[in-house]
Amino acid sequence: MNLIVGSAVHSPPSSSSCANQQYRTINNMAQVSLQVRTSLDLANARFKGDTTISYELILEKFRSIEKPIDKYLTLRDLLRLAPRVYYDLLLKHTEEILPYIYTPTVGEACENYHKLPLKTRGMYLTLHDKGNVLKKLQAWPVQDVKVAVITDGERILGLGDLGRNGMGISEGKITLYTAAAGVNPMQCLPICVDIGTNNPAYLEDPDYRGIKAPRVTGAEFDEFMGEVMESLQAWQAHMLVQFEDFGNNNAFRLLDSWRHKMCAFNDDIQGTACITLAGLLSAARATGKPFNEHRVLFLGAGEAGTGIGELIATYLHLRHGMTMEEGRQHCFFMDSRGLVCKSRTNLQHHKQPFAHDVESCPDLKSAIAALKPTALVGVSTIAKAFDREVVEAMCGLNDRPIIFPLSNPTSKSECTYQEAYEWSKGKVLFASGSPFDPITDAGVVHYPAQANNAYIFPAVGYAAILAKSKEITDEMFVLASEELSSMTDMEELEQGRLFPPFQSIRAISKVLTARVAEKMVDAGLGTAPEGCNDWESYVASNMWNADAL
Ligand SMILES: NC(=O)C1=CN([C@@H]2O[C@H](COP(=O)(O)OP(=O)(O)OC[C@H]3O[C@@H](n4cnc5c(N)ncnc54)[C@H](OP(=O)(O)O)[C@@H]3O)[C@@H](O)[C@H]2O)C=CC1
Ligand SMILES: CC(=O)C(=O)O
Ligand SMILES: [Mg+2]
Repeated sequence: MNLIVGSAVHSPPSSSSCANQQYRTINNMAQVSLQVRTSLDLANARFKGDTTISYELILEKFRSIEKPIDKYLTLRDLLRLAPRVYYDLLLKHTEEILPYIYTPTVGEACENYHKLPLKTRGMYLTLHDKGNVLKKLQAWPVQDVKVAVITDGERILGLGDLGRNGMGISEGKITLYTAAAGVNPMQCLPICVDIGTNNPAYLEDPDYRGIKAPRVTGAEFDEFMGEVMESLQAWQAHMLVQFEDFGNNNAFRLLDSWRHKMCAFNDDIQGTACITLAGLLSAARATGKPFNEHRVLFLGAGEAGTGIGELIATYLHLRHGMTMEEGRQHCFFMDSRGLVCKSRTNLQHHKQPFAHDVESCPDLKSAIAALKPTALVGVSTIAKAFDREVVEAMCGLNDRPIIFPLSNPTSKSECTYQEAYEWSKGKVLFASGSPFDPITDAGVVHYPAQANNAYIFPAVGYAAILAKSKEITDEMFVLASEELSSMTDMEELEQGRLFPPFQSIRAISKVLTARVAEKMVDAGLGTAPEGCNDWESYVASNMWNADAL
């Protein structure tokens, strides 16, 4: 195959190229700072009405910065020093900028957060705040907060326990509420809860600024998180809380404790499920096989995996009349110990509903041979786990195999787009968690889909904010999946586009927000705001943009 990989416009970073980089020298820092300053001068002149300074020049400066992490830092400087330029860039060039504020670069930023010259506008809540969390919230300079993204840093992307450095992920996600859905940035609060870390390198690193003690667990964790959640509830009349990148020993329990008491959801469990169901619905259309005849094999049975499995079952229950148990029979899971099946003992709670009555399989290849899946979903954090043999085995079973390596960042992806495309001879229906470049094959461009919860949480979250919804039910996520999937036609599916391009995320979010908010009101969970006669126009006129600054 004679493939051309890459886009002519810009190259999203690959994590391998930024892995193990030495961090910026003083020289390098000065250079980046200079670049920012130049951008600022240009930007300020522009906003003071100097029409000789072009917007393109600012963008050109940004594009000339080589290392992804330096682009990340430059954007952070812009956000702090010239927010209007930052949001202008972000809103006009969302798809290009996204990899530098989000995955994969945010992963590198989090790993090294304590060594980077960063000032956060987020809030740290630490064990030392015990008993005083509400007071701390009430003393915060911004008092009208509509959404908080909160992490304890235990499972940042597929990178493990990054402790207090997890603030970077809350910041990245919160930015997307504004960029993707139009939530006023002043009403968005990133929070990092510091309850210790089990990361041995950080515990010994003199520069690490978090609590240098093992994480608190069990009742102590629940007590502190209970205080945090009750305080947030007491602080604002209505507030959306997004749980992000908690470890799976706490994430499911935390979600179950709070999802019906306030408007709280877990992005890794529910947001990921929503985007993946949307991708699977689109891919199923491309195969021509009805969705209820598909069988999904997951590598990884954690938050993302079993969250997706539950939403698939919910979809099959709501739309195909199956029981939840019958729906779950369409999903099979491999974890680090092999196939999740009935004969396994001591299974974690979230895996138990998927412990089907099948023979155990020690590895992925034997599971593919035994279960004959139509779709393979990677949520394992194991880079390269989908090798040539795995892809070829999927091709042996399916004309159009569905292969979604969803692990983030790029360095953890179960395979690349190029690998899946080549090994499947172009037959694959592909979506990854982090972005890959398009491929040109015989003059035809094929696009990898990015199945990332970033398509979903800003819109579903904004719907909950606008409708002041009491909670976000699974039905809302099913609806959002269907709506998003319906936005691509067969011609786009043939090009590999399982979703519309992220560049049009504001238009996508407008529709998703409107549909979900309307449904929340119909379901009696929320109320239509005053003056809202038509949800789409209401959402459109309530999307914040940089002109507001
Ligand atoms: N694209 C997207 O939008 C999203 C992507 N993700 C990505 O998905 C990945 C997983 O996240 P999450 O589910 O929350 O993490 P969890 O820690 O909850 O789950 C990870 C799972 O992978 C399994 N696993 C680990 N090693 C292996 C192995 N060698 N073979 C098979 N399975 C293995 C673990 O097994 P065991 O249970 O035995 O420990 C566990 O079941 C991350 O990289 C994350 O970035 C997550 C959310 C959204
Ligand atoms: C995308 C995301 O939420 C994750 O990888 O954890
Ligand atoms: Mg996450």
